[in-house]
Amino acid sequence: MSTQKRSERPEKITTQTVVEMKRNGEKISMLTAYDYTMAGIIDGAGVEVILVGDSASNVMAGHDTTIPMTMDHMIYHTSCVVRGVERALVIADLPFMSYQVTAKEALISAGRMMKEAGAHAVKLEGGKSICSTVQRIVDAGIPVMGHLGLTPQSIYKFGTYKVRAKEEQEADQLLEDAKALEEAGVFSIVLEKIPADLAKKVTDSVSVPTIGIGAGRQCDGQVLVIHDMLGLNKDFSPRFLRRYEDLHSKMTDAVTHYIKDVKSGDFPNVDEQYS
Ligand SMILES: Nc1nc(=O)c2c([nH]1)NC[C@@H]1CN(c3ccc(C(=O)N[C@@H](CCC(=O)O)C(=O)O)cc3)CN21
Ligand SMILES: CC(C)C(=O)C(=O)O
Ligand SMILES: [Mg+2]
Repeated sequence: MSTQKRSERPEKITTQTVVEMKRNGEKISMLTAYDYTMAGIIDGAGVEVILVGDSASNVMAGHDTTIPMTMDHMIYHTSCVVRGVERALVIADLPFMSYQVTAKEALISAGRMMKEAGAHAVKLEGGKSICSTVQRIVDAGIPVMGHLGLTPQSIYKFGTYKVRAKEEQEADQLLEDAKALEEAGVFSIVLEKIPADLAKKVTDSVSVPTIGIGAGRQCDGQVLVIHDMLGLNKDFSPRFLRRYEDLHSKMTDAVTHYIKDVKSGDFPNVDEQYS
């Protein structure tokens, strides 16, 4: 039985809301969603920010990486989520190769996410090299969230999902990237799988909120993939993941029970049929 209450803020969450939350020292909760039903549950529980992650490539489509995700699939998932949400800020990941080639293509992709899917903001991966693109999108009136550290769309460049920016030079670069993103106009930055001390330094150095995943407790907010935190994924167990449920076992038990009842003739009973 869920006893979780909506947080005190009844009104719609905006990008300004999350920036204010950082200023007030109020932590920001963010989770992913990819469909209408899940988005409705997460929004109803009171999460401030819902990310339609390109991790849909993994958890929805069964790919090993986020590379195959397309604009059309992201627009489909985002439109489903938007229909399920009343209050949360809905951010959509721009998928691999929808924003890297030219700023013009990036702006077209971001615009489609707003117009065709109803997203409230977009997220893209990268530091200084993507800042002129970020500026173009923000200038067009579309809020942008940055993403630094472990950037899964660059997995073939790095080769591993190991913790990033452990070396001083890479850490300094990441801090510069965060400042450059703020300068370019992002309203928030995801920090993925970097040392907690570096995440704190970045968080103290920018005025926009940092949202961590595997980046320690000093970030302004936290994000997890919903399937991971509900325990739907048996084969994904990084150190940063806290499982709040074991839905894989619970769902397996429910389905097993159903099979048993069908086979034994227990389901349906007389109350579950029509005369
Ligand atoms: N289900 C899911 N959850 C996520 O958090 C997620 C996705 N998919 N897909 C896109 C990216 C990829 N992410 C990842 C991927 C791997 C690790 C990771 O820690 N992997 C290994 C360690 C690998 C290594 O050390 O080389 C692990 O411990 O599971 C972390 C985040 C985060 N995102
Ligand atoms: C892990 C989060 C930050 C993400 O980018 C995704 O779900 O795609
Ligand atoms: Mg992503």
